[in-house]
Amino acid sequence: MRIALGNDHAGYPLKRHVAEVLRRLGHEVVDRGTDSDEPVDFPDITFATCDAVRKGEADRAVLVCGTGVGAVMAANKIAGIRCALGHDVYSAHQSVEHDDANAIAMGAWLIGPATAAEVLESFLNARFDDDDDTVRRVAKLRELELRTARELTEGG
Ligand SMILES: O=C(CO)[C@H](O)[C@H](O)[C@H](O)COP(=O)(O)O
Repeated sequence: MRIALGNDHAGYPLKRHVAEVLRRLGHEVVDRGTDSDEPVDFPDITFATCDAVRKGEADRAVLVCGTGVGAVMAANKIAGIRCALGHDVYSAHQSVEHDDANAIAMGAWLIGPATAAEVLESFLNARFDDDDDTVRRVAKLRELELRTARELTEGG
C-alpha cells in the first residue's frame, strides 16, 4: 500500500523508525512530516498527511506526534478520515475491522519502537469486516460529518 506518513517535531524521533518499518513491510511511504525538532503545528501536518488519503495519493495515513492525541483529534475532523489511536495491537486491527479506520496516530512520548512496529503491522494487515452492522455504523460516521457540516454552513 501507499502510506502517507506525517509527524510533528515531537513525533520526529520515532518517525525514521516508523518509515523503516513501513518500507520493511513492503509499503511505499508518502512523507508529509517534518524532519527536524523545530516546532510545527500538528493540525497542519495532520491535514497535509490525511489529504493524501482523501485525494487517493495514499491508501492509509500514519501520524506521529507527542501523544497521538492531537493528531487523532485533528484527523477525525477531516471528512473521510477515520483515525484510531494506535498504542496497542488490539485497537490497531479492530479499528480497521470494525470501523474501517484509514488512519492511525501514535505518540512518540508514549510508545517505543518495538510496540510501534507491532501496532503498524497489525493496522496495515487488517481489513474491514463489511457485515451489516459495521457498514451501518461506518455510514453513521459519515452522516455525523455531513450533519455537522450542514449545521456549520447553515449557522446552526
Ligand atoms: O502530542 C501532542 C498533543 O496531543 C501534540 O501533537 C504535540 O506533539 C505536542 O503538543 C507538542 O508539544 P511541544 O511542547 O510543542 O513540543
